[in-house]
Amino acid sequence: MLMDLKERNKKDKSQVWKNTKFVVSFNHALDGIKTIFKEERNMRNHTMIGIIPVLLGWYFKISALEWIAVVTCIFLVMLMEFINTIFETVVDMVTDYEFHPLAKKAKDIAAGAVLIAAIFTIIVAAVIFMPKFIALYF
Ligand SMILES: Nc1ncnc2c1ncn2[C@@H]1O[C@H](COP(=O)(O)OP(=O)(O)OP(=O)(O)O)[C@@H](O)[C@H]1O
Repeated sequence: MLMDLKERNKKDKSQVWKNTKFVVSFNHALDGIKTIFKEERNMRNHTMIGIIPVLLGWYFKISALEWIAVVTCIFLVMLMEFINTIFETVVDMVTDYEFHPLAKKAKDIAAGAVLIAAIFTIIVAAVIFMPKFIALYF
């Protein structure tokens, strides 16, 4: 399968040539962002869930430092989802959707990275917002 890809890439140089123009690289990067939002349900879910702390931050008028923490966490989860999707795509390409224990290992670890980022985000959100909720209701 890899040989097929190599042969195809040799024929279609326009797709594999190193980008020399910034605008071309930028458009490819935009394509990547569009693709992940279109094809990955988890990415759309993370983005929707990311709106909650932004609304809470706006409601509670959190400080600049707290905003930095909140936004960093949201982007961290999104970046981990990008990395997870990269691994899933490359693993599927290499295995051609056949079962392989190393494919399972790579995909499970990549998914674990997203989970760790999400847990970290929940902890940071709790540290920032729990005292504000407590002050509001008690
Ligand atoms: N080629 C494979 N060989 C062995 N196990 C695999 C293979 N592909 C997937 N798996 C197992 O199935 C699980 C789900 O794989 P999949 O590619 O659907 O990822 P996912 O985490 O469900 O994707 P998404 O992030 O889109 O929800 C993986 O975590 C892994 O345990």
